[in-house]
Amino acid sequence: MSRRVLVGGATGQVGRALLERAPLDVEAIGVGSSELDLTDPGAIDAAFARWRPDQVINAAAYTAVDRAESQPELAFAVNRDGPARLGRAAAAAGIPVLHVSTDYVFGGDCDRPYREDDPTAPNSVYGASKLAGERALLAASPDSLVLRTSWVFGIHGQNFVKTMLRLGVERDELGIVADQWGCPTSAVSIAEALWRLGEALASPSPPGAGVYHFAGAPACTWYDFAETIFQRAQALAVLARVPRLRRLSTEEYPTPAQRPAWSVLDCSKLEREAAIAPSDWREDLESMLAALAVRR
Ligand SMILES: NC(=O)C1=CN([C@@H]2O[C@H](COP(=O)(O)OP(=O)(O)OC[C@H]3O[C@@H](n4cnc5c(N)ncnc54)[C@H](OP(=O)(O)O)[C@@H]3O)[C@@H](O)[C@H]2O)C=CC1
Ligand SMILES: Cc1cn([C@H]2C[C@H](O)[C@@H](COP(=O)(O)OP(=O)(O)O[C@H]3O[C@@H](C)C(=O)[C@@H](O)[C@H]3O)O2)c(=O)[nH]c1=O
Ligand SMILES: [Mg+2]
Repeated sequence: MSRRVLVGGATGQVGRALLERAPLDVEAIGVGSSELDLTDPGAIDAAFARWRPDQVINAAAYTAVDRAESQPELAFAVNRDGPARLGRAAAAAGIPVLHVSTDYVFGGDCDRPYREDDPTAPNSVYGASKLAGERALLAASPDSLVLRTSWVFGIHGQNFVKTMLRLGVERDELGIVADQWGCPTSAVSIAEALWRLGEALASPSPPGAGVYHFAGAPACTWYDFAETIFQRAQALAVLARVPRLRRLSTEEYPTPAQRPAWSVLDCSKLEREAAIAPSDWREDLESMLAALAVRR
């Protein structure tokens, strides 16, 4: 029998990859904010009554990190209150939620990759709202899973790779922050990890509930990431010419939101408990650029 999975955030980067990669034995019902607005108190119950899902994957969120600093109410309404409502509805229906969260829940002052139970200390409104959402979801629905990931990129939607390709055409030189470390992760690899987790959850020996980390390897800085993007974009003829890159410190690139200097995720728990290994972001970047090269 096929599983029916309600996918929230289906118009976003991860959501679109989820729908494209849905396993054959899954009936995926994708909803964007127009079909299921997480800030609308009645919308989740109505969606559950209409679709009667066996599982929910929630990739819906307020993700504008800088804008969140001046819109904290909206960020918390979507990122905290949304998962809280989803958790209550899921608990009432007796089904689990697979929820996506972020490396920005961490403060950035760790001397090794962050593990799931390391202390959180978000330094942005976005990070704080996402942390509150993790807690609210797990409090309402203790059977649920939270997958923290980081630095998402892919063909669909807005992300650092697409920003670099756009700015690379417009400018001769780009300054890129070289003192913030993290793990670029492709939306496709996140979608595959989520589908495998969903399948594992429906199996006779499901992985334990709670928080898991999934991200790409190897860790790098935004500068390193940009350098690889331009090198590979030129090699694959996505860009005819590439800009000069200049290393910046965080102080030299002021933004409304503070980002962690270090948000590298230790993903060994997921590998141990669900046999899902980190993806190689360089391979996934190659696939993304190859797809863009074909489209040109
Ligand atoms: N982007 C990144 O670098 C990272 C993202 N994450 C997390 O991964 C998940 C997916 O992110 P990503 O795919 O990049 O997000 P996007 O910004 O690409 O997409 C966001 C999705 O959320 C939906 N959404 C926004 N507001 C609401 C609302 N009020 N009610 C219902 N749906 C809403 C949007 O719908 P609509 O189009 O209709 O507005 C869209 O489908 C999020 O939980 C995010 O926090 C984690 C780490 C890194
Ligand atoms: C465009 C640009 C950015 N930067 C810096 C700013 C910042 O420190 C870093 C990345 O900028 P972005 O705005 O693309 O990335 P940002 O929005 O911070 O990305 C985050 O999004 C949320 C949703 C997450 O959950 C995180 O994991 C992370 O992916 O690069 C430069 O140094 N030079 C530039 O030209
Ligand atoms: Mg951004």
